[in-house]
Amino acid sequence: MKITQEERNAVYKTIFARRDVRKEFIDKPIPDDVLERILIAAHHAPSVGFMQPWDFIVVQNPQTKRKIKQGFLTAHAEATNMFEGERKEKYQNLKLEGIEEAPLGICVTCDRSRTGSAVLGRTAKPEMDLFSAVCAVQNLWLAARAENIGVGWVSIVHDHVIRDALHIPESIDIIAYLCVGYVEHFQTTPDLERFGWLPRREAKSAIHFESWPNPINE
Ligand SMILES: Cc1cc2c(cc1C)N(C[C@H](O)[C@H](O)[C@H](O)COP(=O)(O)O)c1[nH]c(=O)[nH]c(=O)c1N2
Repeated sequence: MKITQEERNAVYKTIFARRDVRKEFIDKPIPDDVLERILIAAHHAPSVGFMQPWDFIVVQNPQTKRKIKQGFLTAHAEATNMFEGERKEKYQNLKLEGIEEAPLGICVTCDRSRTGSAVLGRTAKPEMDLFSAVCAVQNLWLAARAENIGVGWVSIVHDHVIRDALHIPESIDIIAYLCVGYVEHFQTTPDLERFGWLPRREAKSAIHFESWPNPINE
């Protein structure tokens, strides 16, 4: 099967138009069939040894979201003290989650023992199963964008909060908590760039040939 020029354009358009969404969520339900398409796209991510270590927990209950929001507030307050001066003030003013505004939360987990202890491809690099679950997050993020649905990743929450709220056993790793919903509009520039936290690096400064960039050879 060949990808046509039009389809290729749509893929690149989706990649470049994807944003981390925190405050633009609107109160419009996601139809079941749309949610299913996004989750099935996530489930078709690559995975080490084809172990498919992920699960997706869909969260709608406002009380559950409230617990996770409380966890965010705690972790956010701790984080504030890790920055200093102007940076600290800037950090405090950033909106870094949409846990209660988003109609859905989706928690992505990783069962590291899903297919036994020896996993093809994980033998020399044990973290490969965690990375596989992150690939599922990215598929979800892009599929959602193609459906004009926003996703925001919230990692400023301690695992134990999410574990308690969603009854996740200790044997399962928590990869991501995602806020998911339709949006007013998608920003064209990442919020962290718009609000002066960090700029986007030039793509060419991240791309190298043959070796790690050695300043002597540059
Ligand atoms: C692993 C991981 C974890 C987080 C994020 C991303 C990833 C990959 N991002 C989103 C992040 O800030 C965002 O992707 C970048 O700022 C780039 O913006 P766009 O995603 O291109 O809009 C994120 N954003 C936020 O507001 N709160 C958060 O806790 C996190 N955590």
